[in-house]
Amino acid sequence: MSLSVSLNHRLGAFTLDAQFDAPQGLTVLYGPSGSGKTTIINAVAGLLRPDHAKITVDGVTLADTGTDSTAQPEIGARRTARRGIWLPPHRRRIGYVFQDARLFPHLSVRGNLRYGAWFAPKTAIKPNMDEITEMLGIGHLLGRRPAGLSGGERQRVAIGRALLAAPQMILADEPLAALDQARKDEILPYFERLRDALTLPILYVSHAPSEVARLATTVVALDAGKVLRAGPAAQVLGDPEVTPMGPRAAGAMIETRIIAHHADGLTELAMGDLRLLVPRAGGRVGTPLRVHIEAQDVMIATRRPDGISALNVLPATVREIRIGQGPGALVQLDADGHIILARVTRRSVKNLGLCAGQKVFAILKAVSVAKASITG
Ligand SMILES: Nc1ncnc2c1ncn2[C@@H]1O[C@H](COP(=O)(O)OP(=O)(O)OP(=O)(O)O)[C@@H](O)[C@H]1O
Repeated sequence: MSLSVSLNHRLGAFTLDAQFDAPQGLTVLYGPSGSGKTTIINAVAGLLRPDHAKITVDGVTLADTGTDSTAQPEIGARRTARRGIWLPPHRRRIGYVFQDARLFPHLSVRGNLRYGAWFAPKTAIKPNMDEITEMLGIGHLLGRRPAGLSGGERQRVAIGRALLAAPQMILADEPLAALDQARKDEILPYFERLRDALTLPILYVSHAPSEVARLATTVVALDAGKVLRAGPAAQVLGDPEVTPMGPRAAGAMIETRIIAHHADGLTELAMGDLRLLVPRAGGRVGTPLRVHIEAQDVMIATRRPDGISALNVLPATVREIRIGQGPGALVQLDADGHIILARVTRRSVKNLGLCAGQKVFAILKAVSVAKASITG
């Protein structure tokens, strides 16, 4: 299943003009505050009627304000001469995951899940309650009331309730924003499972780079109501134009595979022909592993360094350099087809004479490549 979105809308001084596709997997809407992420989610959900909209899921039209004749509307869509096709929110079959879980306090977890299942259309293939409770690890909580759950458990039940309504897409608007880091770490693996197990598109709003790098299959980078870049996560996140320049903000995402666990506590990963050493990662040899390398953790050398503690020295080619307003610069490197970003000073760019096409070495400390997640 895939979601196709084309929107045009004015809100006071703000203009949204965004077109993108969200294929199967998890598509992150990524951008600074006020860039239009929530406006897009609301338009897709049908809570906001844009001036112009064309939204389709798997070829079925949910909204098409530009036509009243050709497109095939979903059952229940209203056709009007003025608005074209506009399916009301309750007919869009959306599983909505909010920042707060919004469970019914007087119902048990089982009752909340059944409430979700009640919304599944009669014609839809009914999701299996046992499979969903198993996937979300909430089987042992079924008899409890929401007041007796942790924040992370509540959010997992809310996800289960959304899935049991047999949605054709999931919308998640900063679902982890209200949780502390420990609860975020608890929930993230469940979103990874959803991403890998479901065939429906998940549209997920976030402005946390590490969350984006960990979860996204596709990234739609937004700025001031426009799509700056959209495409596979590694490509978009490795683009210096997209990545914010600030410290601890930038970072590339790399798909690797575990090839060995060493006795000294390190795990060896393959990224193409290159090797990467990281602190012990869970998962058997052969398991795919996605790693997030923050730009400020990467150094650049023009010659292979000698006598250095950093364990990862990767031959790379400079693809692009973005000079910031301040003292910083972002350098995009290609290491055997993998994109890595390095945040260095403008002075270093000058001192090393860095330019596009130059052969260099990217240096990474093993301990800095710690934010890894198993993806398969
Ligand atoms: N009712 C409104 N009237 C006028 N402007 C509005 C209205 N609602 C939203 N806006 C403006 O539209 C822009 C986009 O808002 P939106 O909430 O979609 O951004 P966002 O990317 O989700 O931001 P955040 O990350 O802070 O939630 C903002 O500049 C906002 O001020």
